[in-house]
Amino acid sequence: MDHPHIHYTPTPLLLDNLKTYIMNKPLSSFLTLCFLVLVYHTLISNATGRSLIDGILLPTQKNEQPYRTGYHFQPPSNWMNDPNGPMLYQGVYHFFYQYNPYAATFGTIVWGHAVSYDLVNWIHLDPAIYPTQEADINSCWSGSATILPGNIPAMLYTGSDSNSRQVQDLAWPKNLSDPFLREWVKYAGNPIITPPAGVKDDCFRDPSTAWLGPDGVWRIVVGGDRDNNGMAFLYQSTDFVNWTRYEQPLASADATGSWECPELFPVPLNSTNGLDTSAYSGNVMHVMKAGFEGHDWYTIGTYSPDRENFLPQNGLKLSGSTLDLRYDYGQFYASKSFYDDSKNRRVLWAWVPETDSQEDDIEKGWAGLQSFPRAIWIDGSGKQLIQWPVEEIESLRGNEVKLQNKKLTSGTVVEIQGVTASQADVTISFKLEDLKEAEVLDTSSSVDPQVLCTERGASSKGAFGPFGVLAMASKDLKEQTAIFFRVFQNQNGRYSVLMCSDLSRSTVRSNIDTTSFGAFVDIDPRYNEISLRNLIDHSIIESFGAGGKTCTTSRIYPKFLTYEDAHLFAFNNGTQSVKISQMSAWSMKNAEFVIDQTVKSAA
Ligand SMILES: OC[C@H]1O[C@@](CO)(OC[C@@]2(OC[C@@]3(O[C@H]4O[C@H](CO)[C@@H](O)[C@H](O)[C@H]4O)O[C@H](CO)[C@@H](O)[C@@H]3O)O[C@H](CO)[C@@H](O)[C@@H]2O)[C@@H](O)[C@@H]1O
Repeated sequence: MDHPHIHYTPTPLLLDNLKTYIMNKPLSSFLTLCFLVLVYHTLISNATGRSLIDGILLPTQKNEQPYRTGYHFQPPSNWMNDPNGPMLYQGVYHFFYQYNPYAATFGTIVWGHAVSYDLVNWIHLDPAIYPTQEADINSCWSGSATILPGNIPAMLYTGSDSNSRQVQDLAWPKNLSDPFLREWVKYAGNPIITPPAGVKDDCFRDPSTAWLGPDGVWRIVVGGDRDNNGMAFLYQSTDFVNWTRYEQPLASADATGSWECPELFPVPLNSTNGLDTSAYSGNVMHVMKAGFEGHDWYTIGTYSPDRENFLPQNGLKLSGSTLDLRYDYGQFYASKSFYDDSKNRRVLWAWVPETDSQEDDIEKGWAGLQSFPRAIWIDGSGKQLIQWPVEEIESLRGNEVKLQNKKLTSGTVVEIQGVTASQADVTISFKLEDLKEAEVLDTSSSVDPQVLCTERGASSKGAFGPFGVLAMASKDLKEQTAIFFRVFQNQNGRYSVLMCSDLSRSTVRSNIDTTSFGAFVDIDPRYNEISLRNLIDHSIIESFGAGGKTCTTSRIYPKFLTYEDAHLFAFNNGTQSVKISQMSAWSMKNAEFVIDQTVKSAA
């Protein structure tokens, strides 16, 4: 198969700033422009070996591409879905992803590949794994990396074979002394695992990172289902090539449909650190995660390699109906994590799909984003995970705008000026007092937070709340995405905090999915301030409530096209006053996305 053609597209923000500058100051801008062009040309040429002229001529700039991101990972063009095989090898982060190099729609999938030294700035390489064998001739679907003894990365992935059967395949790097691991070799005996009896050929995929038990046996889970009951099939191997299925799946749940991208990994208690997937000791819990019904679900429990079982804590069953733990309550799917031993942390990635139409995607020439990498650890309570953007993101922060002890009385909307509202990192904390006026919510029967957020959006006045931020808002507020909180008390006087992403007014365009998201945040508003962080990046907002206890990721497509027209506000639409105890907002610089000089397809 030929390598796909990759176009170089320069970062949109810089070019647009240049344009505006020239228009406003035509005379004095000439010399500045020459200087900037020279600097930019030198930088880009050095980084990519390609000329800026190529970039200027490409018809992909801002007004035509208002939804491309500044610092969220995306390939230069075409379709991207799941993250695959993230890992650190010889000081280089590797990121692979499901990629259709020929169209902005799902199709024959290859493994796109990019590398980074900091998880922020990326070098695009040629696709690493693409259909060549009968065992993957229809597509190379999702899979995971395992670093074998001797520091040898091995990649397990799903091949869609010549009969569209889902089988598991093995590949490894051709040249271990190349830190970029540009070339990959497949095991000639692929497939190494085929669907078990009773499992449909198209319901068996996505091998996990392997873990090594104390008995020296490797284990993986593979997603699938039997009779629509989702499960994580467990396989064992002593040589990484020959795999035997263990009789019992490691986890399962009724009527969920096929499980996708299952993962099992350890988390140390009372620590923000991560652990290698094979780590196993007394002070460790395990996370079992699977994708189904369009969401990534997880539960925390105890894994025993001796008994070869996983027991969810509190006896909860892993199922969409009985367990409401989700990584993210918005657009966030097919996630994959890896252990970063350079910083002793576990890092999580996920596919953030488009919510516009397929026609829009074809017109844009691309579809799919990745969440910004998140560090992930277990909360002090042991009941849930915490997620937080990796600290390296702070290298992109520009000027900081601060606000302290600002009272927001009922109906206040205050603009946060001085930041690039379309590309920002905003943290804000709210302090509430005298909560006895909080709205009463009957919790005697179960309450669906997403329904609550839909029924009581940002314009629905409560007592304490809605209060929060209006992001990617037009000046006249006709377009706005509200990320907000609302505090309730129940019939027994217990308080609960609801976090919502209200997308109902995120765009005046039609054919966009503007479903709102929401979830409860496990904090007591009597004793805790309520914090919110938003990573805003053109068409994506990643929201982290209460330091990463509750997360919602939204895709937004406002119609206003000039991103200098984007505005950011804090608001309080409750009858009760709230206080912003602290707010910091930063304009975010563009991350660097360059194409490696060796990429054959761009030559
Ligand atoms: O790339 C294959 C790998 O991706 C996974 C997990 O994302 O399987 C995705 C799957 O379908 C992709 C497809 O959309 C459908 O599934 C999505 C997520 O599961 C849903 O969000 C979407 O609503 C579904 O339509 O994406 C295309 C457009 O959205 C659509 O044409 C696809 O069906 O790929 C498999 C083959 O299509 C299908 O069985 C999966 O659901 C992972 O499991 C794969 O390894």
